[in-house]
Amino acid sequence: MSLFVVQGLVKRFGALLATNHVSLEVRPGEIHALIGPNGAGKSTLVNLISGLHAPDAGRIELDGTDLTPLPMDARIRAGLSRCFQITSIFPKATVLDNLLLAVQAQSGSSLRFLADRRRDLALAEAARALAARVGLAHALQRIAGTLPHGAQRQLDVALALAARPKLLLLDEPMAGMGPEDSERMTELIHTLRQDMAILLIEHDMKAVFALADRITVLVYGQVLVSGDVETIRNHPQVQAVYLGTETTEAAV
Ligand SMILES: Nc1ncnc2c1ncn2[C@@H]1O[C@H](COP(=O)(O)OP(=O)(O)OP(=O)(O)O)[C@@H](O)[C@H]1O
Repeated sequence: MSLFVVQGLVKRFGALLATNHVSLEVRPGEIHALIGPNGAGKSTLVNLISGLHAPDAGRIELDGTDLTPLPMDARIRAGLSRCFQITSIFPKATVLDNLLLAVQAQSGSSLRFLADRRRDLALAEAARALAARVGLAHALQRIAGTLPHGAQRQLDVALALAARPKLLLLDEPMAGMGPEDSERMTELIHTLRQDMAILLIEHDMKAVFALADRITVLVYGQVLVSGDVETIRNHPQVQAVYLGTETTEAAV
């Protein structure tokens, strides 16, 4: 049975069909990667799933709940968390305060009294546990904006985890990383699968092939193929799109 189902999703920007009847399913505990060349429609699909854009047609369902009509915050409450490529971080606050704000927001209490929250041992414990989970236990008092890029991405993941998602949407978590940070992020994502399903949008094919149980390939807004790693690796049209053995037009 699938945890997350996207069915016949359509998004038009004027005459451009950016999402062309896309369907995909993510199973419980699965890491499902979404790949495709530049302009294939990955970001548009992620924006539709997270609620940033409204689809022109189609349905999005998580664990039996129809997310399609819900705004972003309700989708988060329903169990869908998205990493926002660092933009969700408060750069002038410490790592601990960033995490406290995130766990506070998810606990449903007021965000106003930071000093009071600090005294709340339960929240602090949750924040520290999140830091440990993503490998930032040593950096709690660091100002978030001064962390190296890779560590900021780790913090971004921790903020998304505060909502205890059933499905985590990871939008290019390796973007801008060197090999060492990429490896660390790959290991982190690998550990997350115990507790949630993951939809991973990523250009780093080494990471995709290391992590994914199944892969969906988007080209020109459409699903070209969906399958396990070996199926995708050996698919001639995928090879053509990625390795340039023929033009993308010819490959589709
Ligand atoms: N808000 C928008 N208005 C008009 N066209 C858009 C908009 N957003 C995306 N597009 C177009 O939709 C198509 C898909 O873009 P999208 O950014 O989803 O692709 P992508 O696969 O995420 O690309 P990349 O890997 O380069 O980020 C592109 O042709 C793009 O120009």
